[in-house]
Amino acid sequence: MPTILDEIITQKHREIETAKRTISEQALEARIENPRNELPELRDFTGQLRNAVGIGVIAEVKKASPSAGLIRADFHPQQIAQIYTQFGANCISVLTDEHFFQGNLAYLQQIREVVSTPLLRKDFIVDRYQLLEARVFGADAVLLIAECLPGDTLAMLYRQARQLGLHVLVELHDAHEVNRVVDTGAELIGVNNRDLRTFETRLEHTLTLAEQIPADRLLISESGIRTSADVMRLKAGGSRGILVGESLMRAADIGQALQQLIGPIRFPTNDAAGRADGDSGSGTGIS
Ligand SMILES: O=C(O)c1ccccc1NCC(=O)[C@H](O)[C@H](O)COP(=O)(O)O
Repeated sequence: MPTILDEIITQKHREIETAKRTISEQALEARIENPRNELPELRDFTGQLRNAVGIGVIAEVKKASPSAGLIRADFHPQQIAQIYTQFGANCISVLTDEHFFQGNLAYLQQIREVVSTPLLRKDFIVDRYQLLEARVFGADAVLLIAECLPGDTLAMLYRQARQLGLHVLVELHDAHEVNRVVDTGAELIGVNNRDLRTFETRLEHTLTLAEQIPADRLLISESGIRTSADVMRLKAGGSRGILVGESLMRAADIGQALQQLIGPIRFPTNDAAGRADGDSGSGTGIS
């Protein structure tokens, strides 16, 4: 029986074929290569995480998901991105999948207009065409998921993304994928705590795999992160960054939720309440 991941990948291939008929791969390449087209400059997604205080935070703009259904009805991507930036996110992950996550490629452009925080295109990338789209629509980085990219495809798409200047977060869940992911040379390695086939989420998963990730890479723990105790545990277990979506998107006050999540790690000796990058008080955004 096909898993949700199989369904997503089948749907992706369909969408890519349709998209290619609307704008060809050559047309996207021409936009990237033509110096007069003034594509937005690429921002240092990896550097933001490498140099983060305490732990790097990738905060996700996520309206819905296959595991949770609709997460946030009151969904304003630009406003959410501004709050994430104001309350200390180092990077922002933007779900661009429409069919399963109610995302949109256009959110990248819209968010770029209002924040300078580096952006990740969060999607199920299976074809170079999607990398070209990511670059044209203003992403600084892309996600590559080992379980979606068998054999040499992972390394090939990694190289193609880097040739376009995009930063790459290479993600795995299954322990047997560690070597293939490390061999890509990726500095950013994500361990997804969610089994994308069953939706079960266990933070212990990152802690178990952490020792297999070389020390010169940045381990990013993804999914199911809800409390500052979770973040402290992951940091103590070797994570240099976290990717968080649902727990922030479900919060009545997104800014306050982000502050509570990372405050104790960023400001361990002070009262975390009311402290965030460039901010000294309340007024925590959407509620
Ligand atoms: O979130 C899902 O239900 C899901 C289902 C199938 C494939 C991928 C899925 N999520 C992608 C992610 O891994 C998360 O969006 C990301 O790591 C943030 O996780 P969370 O904080 O639990 O929203």
